[in-house]
Amino acid sequence: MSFVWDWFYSILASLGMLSWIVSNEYVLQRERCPSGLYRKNAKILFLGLDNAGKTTLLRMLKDNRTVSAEPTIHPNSEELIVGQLKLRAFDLGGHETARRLWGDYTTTVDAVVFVVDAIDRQRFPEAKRELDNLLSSDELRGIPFLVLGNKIDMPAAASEEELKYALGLQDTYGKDVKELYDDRQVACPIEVFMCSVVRRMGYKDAFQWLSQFLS
Ligand SMILES: Nc1nc2c(ncn2[C@@H]2O[C@H](COP(=O)(O)OP(=O)(O)OP(=O)(O)O)[C@@H](O)[C@H]2O)c(=O)[nH]1
Ligand SMILES: [Mg+2]
Repeated sequence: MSFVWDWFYSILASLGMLSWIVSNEYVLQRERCPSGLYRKNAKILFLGLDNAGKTTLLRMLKDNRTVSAEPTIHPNSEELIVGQLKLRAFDLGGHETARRLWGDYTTTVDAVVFVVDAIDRQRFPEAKRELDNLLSSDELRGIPFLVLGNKIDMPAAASEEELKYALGLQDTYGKDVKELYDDRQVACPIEVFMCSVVRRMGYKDAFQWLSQFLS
């Protein structure tokens, strides 16, 4: 019988239909996969101060390229496939006036990605204030927070320890937030990853960490 299949496939291939069938079957398998592949259409918010790199991250995840982004005034939303996740990401402006819109987007959220410019030490206290506000919001209670310390391609960037300390994500004994969550001293899963979006470094591991809470 196999020669019949070989003959049938060679006809399909010559008509250019084989790749179409294979790719569509692959898509269907991905949608159906019981292991969680593409199962969740999670809603995630990209938040953080202006100039942190949120829109750059969104464009990189969507198109795998950097674009020169203007400061975001109106929220952008994109469907993203990141690793095994299908996400609906909302990139909100971080400028003080744009931050007023954040509250309109915090219902039924599955995760927050909070981006911090790791070079801009002067603004760490402001970033901490905004992060603390979000962490204490009732609507966001219990949902995972991924904190990205961005721009580590720059020599002046803060280290992970410095950033964690500045954001209050380490207790006075140096226990980090993951351990604090395990001890249930903080209310949600939260982890800090250092990255450089423009150099495509660090954020893949970060989304891998996040995926355990979303699939
Ligand atoms: N060196 C460096 N610069 C970066 C990186 N990611 C983003 N930038 C730059 O940081 C600046 C701000 O990036 P945006 O993505 O517009 O920042 P944003 O958080 O969306 O800012 P708002 O829309 O104003 O809230 C841009 O000039 C980016 O090119 C990075 O990994 N390294
Ligand atoms: Mg932006």
